[in-house]
Amino acid sequence: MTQQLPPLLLVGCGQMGGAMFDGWMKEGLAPSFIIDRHRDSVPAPHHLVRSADDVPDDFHPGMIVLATKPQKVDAVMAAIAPFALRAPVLSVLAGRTVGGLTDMLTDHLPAGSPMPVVIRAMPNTPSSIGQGMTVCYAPPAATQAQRDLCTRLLRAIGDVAWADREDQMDIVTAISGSGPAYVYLLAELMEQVGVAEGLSPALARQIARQTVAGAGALMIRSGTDSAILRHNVTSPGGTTQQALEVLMAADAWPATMSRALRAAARRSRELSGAQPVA
Ligand SMILES: NC(=O)c1ccc[n+]([C@@H]2O[C@H](COP(=O)([O-])OP(=O)(O)OC[C@H]3O[C@@H](n4cnc5c(N)ncnc54)[C@H](OP(=O)(O)O)[C@@H]3O)[C@@H](O)[C@H]2O)c1
Ligand code: PRO
Repeated sequence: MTQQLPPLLLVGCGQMGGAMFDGWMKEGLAPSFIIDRHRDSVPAPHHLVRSADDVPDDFHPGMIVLATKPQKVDAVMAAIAPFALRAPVLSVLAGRTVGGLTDMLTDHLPAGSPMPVVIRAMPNTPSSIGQGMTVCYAPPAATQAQRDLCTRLLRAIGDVAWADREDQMDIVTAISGSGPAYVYLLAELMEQVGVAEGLSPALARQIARQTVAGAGALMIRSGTDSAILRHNVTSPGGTTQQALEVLMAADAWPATMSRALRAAARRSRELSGAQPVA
């Protein structure tokens, strides 16, 4: 039998916090406290509270998971700080740096307190079904046991990798954090064209969704390079080649993806708080 995951203090249980929580519950999570003001309930044995101030002082989490919007994290730091002396903080916030978050926590701790340990992670929403991709970054102050705990928690909801440098988290966020949105957009657009070209909405939806899902599953199950899988679909002089000539033109997808991912990475850097955040 696999060991239960340690109790968590999950701060923010919206799209991403909720996706991780769903994944962790399926794997077996020790009784945890979930802070969120929109959820109606959480399944037993977990506890839902509306504010960080409502977490009992004697709760000893194995990990504190920060999953508010980056712009809203300031409001919870005072109440979270005492718990950060008992357990490492795992932040999934886009942009917010280890140094920035550590300073915010330290500001709410008595002088002379030990330095809280903050580890960053960038997960994505397929975590809710155990198919997530999370990249982590830990500062030198984090112990191997703390890194191992992060890996264990995040492996329970998908694949895990570690970045060597914190600045790599910006492009990671652009690729795997935001990436599911690009894939869903592809499905949406294929569906729209299908309908525009005369398919019923139901058929257009079915073929767009199953094509995205099947292509992704084949890529993972076969382990084959995506370029080879693309080549396998492309008959010389056939239909795919015509479409790819449009998509692969230098000013089409190569330029568009580059611009899109760089824009997302730039926003991640802005969200660090180093520059004004809109
Ligand atoms: N969504 C993704 O795909 C994804 C992927 C990777 C990382 N992330 C990161 O995950 C974080 C959360 O994103 P999200 O999309 O999950 O946002 P979200 O859906 O807005 O979830 C955040 C939740 O936290 C609640 N919350 C915030 N401050 C609170 C407080 N002081 N007390 C109680 N509840 C509070 C929010 O309520 P209010 O709305 O009332 O504030 C909301 O329910 C972000 O930092 C983002 O960068 C998201
Ligand atoms: N969702 C968050 C955002 O859009 C971070 C990655 C995915 O900012």
